[in-house]
Amino acid sequence: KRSSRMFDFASYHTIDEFSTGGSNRPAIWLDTGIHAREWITQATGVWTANKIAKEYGQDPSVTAILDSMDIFLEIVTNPDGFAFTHSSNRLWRKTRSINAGSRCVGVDPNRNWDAGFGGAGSSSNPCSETYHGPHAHSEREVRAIVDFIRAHGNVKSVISIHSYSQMLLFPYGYRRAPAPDHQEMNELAKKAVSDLAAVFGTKYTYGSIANTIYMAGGTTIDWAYDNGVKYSFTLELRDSGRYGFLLPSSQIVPTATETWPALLDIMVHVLEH
Ligand SMILES: O=C(NO)N[C@H](Cc1ccccc1)C(=O)O
Ligand SMILES: [Zn+2]
Repeated sequence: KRSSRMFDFASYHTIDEFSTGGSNRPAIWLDTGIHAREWITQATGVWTANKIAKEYGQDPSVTAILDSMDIFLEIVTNPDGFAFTHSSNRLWRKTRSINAGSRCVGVDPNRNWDAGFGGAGSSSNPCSETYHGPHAHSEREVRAIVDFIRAHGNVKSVISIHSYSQMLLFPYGYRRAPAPDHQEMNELAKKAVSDLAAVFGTKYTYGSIANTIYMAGGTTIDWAYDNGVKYSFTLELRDSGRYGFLLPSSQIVPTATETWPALLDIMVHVLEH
């Protein structure tokens, strides 16, 4: 089995040589950085991409996962917003789209999805940090993922990574009633946060969005869940408020390292179910 260690970077290769094979395999979607200011998430995404590449052919779970499924990882999911946090406003959250009739810029990409769109926990005010946008999937950053997941047709899990609060969340945000798969997701979340805490003792809470944090209409994982993606989760990474979005870079590797076992628990569960 090939791993990144054995790959001949000095030769030209075909697509088949790069992929572990197959087409339209069951897939896991991971996104980081959909909220621009949550820099720990893009950094964790880069670390996780490297980890997956390194562990293929070494770690039995990673090897089993990639031998039968594909992992799609979008790291800079809100590029215009991310660039803006570097150039102008470190705390920018939204997209950078122009809102007709308003001086205020941007739509909240975690309120723009067609699931409870425009409902409680989202705002119709373009100047709000949780502005849902003029219509569902108005944002190209969101539309691109919607189109990909619909066209792929075999995505089994969506994990949308945010910061901060140290939580593992699952649907629903647009309604308080438990999701049909609440029990299974709750137990998986419990195991995942326990394995995360085992690394450095970082404590996460877990549960449905509405019951754990607040009501929120139009979120990524509610749309995924309502469109057939059973294993849909949001991770809220470090910290719990001391540094918030301005988490020191010294915590990047520790955060990514402790998050890995939780991600692996979810991916293994998807593989086994
Ligand atoms: O902004 C963040 N975290 O960065 N998350 C909060 C809470 C949340 C997370 C997941 C789904 C819905 C709501 C938000 O208002 O979007
Ligand atoms: Zn966020």
